[in-house]
Amino acid sequence: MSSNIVLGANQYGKAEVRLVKITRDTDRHEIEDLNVTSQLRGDLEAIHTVGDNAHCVPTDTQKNTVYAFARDGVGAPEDFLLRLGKHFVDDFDWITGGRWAAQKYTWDRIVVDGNEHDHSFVRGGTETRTAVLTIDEGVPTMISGLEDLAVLKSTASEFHGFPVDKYTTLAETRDRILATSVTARWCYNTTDLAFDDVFADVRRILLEVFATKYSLGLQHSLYAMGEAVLQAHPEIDEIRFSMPNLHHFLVDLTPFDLDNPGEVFYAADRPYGLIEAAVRRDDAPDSAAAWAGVAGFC
Ligand SMILES: O=c1[nH]c(=O)c2[nH]c(=O)[nH]c2[nH]1
Repeated sequence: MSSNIVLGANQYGKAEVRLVKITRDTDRHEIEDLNVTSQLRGDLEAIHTVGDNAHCVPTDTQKNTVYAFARDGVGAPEDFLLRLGKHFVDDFDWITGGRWAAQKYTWDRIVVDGNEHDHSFVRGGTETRTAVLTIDEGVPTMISGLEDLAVLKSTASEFHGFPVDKYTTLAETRDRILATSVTARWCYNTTDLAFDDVFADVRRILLEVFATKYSLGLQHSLYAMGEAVLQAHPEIDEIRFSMPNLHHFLVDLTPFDLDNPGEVFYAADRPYGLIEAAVRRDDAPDSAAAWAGVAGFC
């Protein structure tokens, strides 16, 4: 028995191009801080099989294109990725698609004497905004999201009713801290959107529902957050979450003759529960190919 050996799925490009764009038309500067990845797909066979680089737009060129495009402004990361993707697919006949991804870091203005400073900024925590554009046979699919949005509520969270076997030691609780670091990604059914506005509203909904939904488990909170996003945004077909349950254990203060009515906790860093789920419209078209380019979800 003999088999042919062939090239399988492939893509290539420059990963993690760190881009900082300062807009300085006035004394009040703006900062945009991104990490951009560009990967091309198409007729790339000869590059691999015989070392013919006629179709090999260098990864260095892809990096340069990111910086050159930024000279005209970045804007919503999704719009920047759409510009990049369109450029590579339109300008090189053999490029039929690809994957373009961005993380955007948050900077806030430093406040001096009650006033926001014009050109000094402070990193706004760990949260990053994300976008992944996949173009497949000319069809763009955008998956936006956020990573590491750390949230905590100090009550209005219970966990009970779970099965008990001989290994169960967890006590039921009617009042606990619920803390997580939300990573969420959502898939749009169009790319004709005011991406900044939608992002801000999805983020608002995630925070509001986490805060106000009386939680019977992190899974319960997650689903409510996803459901609310889909109810408010018909342009979103599916939202996926990866949420660690960041456990806070009540410290036993009885050795010190002290009570502890839910006030002093040990914040464990590991292990942590890891809750992952997708919330989707049951009639949405299959977007598995676009999700395949987004790591880290079930
Ligand atoms: O919200 C929770 N979900 C779980 O699945 C779980 N499991 C656990 O031990 N604690 C919790 N909390």
